[in-house]
Amino acid sequence: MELVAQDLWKYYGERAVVQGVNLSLQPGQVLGLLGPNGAGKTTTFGMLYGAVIPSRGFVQIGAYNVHRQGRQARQILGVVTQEDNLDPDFTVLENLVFFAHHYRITGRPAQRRAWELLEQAGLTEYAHQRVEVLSGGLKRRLVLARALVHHPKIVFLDEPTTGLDPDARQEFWRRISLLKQAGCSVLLTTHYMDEAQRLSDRLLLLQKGVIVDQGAPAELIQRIIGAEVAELEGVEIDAVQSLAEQAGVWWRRLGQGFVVSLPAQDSALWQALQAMNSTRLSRRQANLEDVFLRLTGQELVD
Ligand SMILES: Nc1ncnc2c1ncn2[C@@H]1O[C@H](COP(=O)(O)OP(=O)(O)OP(=O)(O)O)[C@@H](O)[C@H]1O
Repeated sequence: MELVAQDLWKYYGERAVVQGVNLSLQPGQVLGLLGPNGAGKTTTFGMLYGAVIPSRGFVQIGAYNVHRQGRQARQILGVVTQEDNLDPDFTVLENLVFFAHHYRITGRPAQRRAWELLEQAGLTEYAHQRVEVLSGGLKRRLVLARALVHHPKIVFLDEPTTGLDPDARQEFWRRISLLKQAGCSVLLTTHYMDEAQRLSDRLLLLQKGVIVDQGAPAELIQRIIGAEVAELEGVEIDAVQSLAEQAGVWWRRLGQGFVVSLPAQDSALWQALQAMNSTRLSRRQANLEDVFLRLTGQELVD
């Protein structure tokens, strides 16, 4: 099922926090929405699944307009928001069973589906425990399981791994890959570039409510930065600027020092940087953080 959004705008008062977003999500694709805090990811997301009414524009999922035919559209969508919003009065199993009722799945089919999801999520042993005994990572797994109760074709994940430890994040990533293998499309917001790079087939880079660029992660990095960058500290800005300008490459301030793009074939630039007497010099693969810095002048993780 294809999702298409056309010319989405959202105003809060006079302020346009989302400005003319167009996007499409193809079946089986993972689309990442990447941007710093306040870029408008959650608002865009809300408009896509019907929780936020756009000031202008529309969202179509298959044959349904998300805002005019919300009930039909929601049958196709599973949503994991930033808050856990599990019901603390119920057990792990009950949280799934009662959620299934929203989709008119009741009785034995609801029980069967709940046990199936618990098994897939590795939560069977917690079935009869209250949700508050679960760790943050297990709660996130349960929230994802709950969003899948009605076999949605499109799954929305809003910053799904914020606050999780590295192991729990890896585990969550594995589950997203499994969803994709099972033919689901996934829309993901994140401000973690490793997450975006690893999971997304295509990325939309959002800044101040505007999509500033889009593409496959590797394609964006190669097109906008190149293969590698150098990082250096303890040198004068004028010296870096003149060297980069002579070489015709991109450079920026980064933290205490500078980042300079290193074209694949240009060993002369690297040698010149080595000769600069910096207090620290290293080279590494270019990444999405560099892309964001180049496009927006803004660091992604704040
Ligand atoms: N209900 C609201 N009323 C007024 N302003 C809002 C509302 N919701 C969001 N905003 C503002 O819209 C802007 C975009 O917020 P949004 O939550 O969509 O960004 P985000 O990219 O998801 O950020 P984060 O990564 O921090 O979640 C922010 O400046 C926010 O303060």
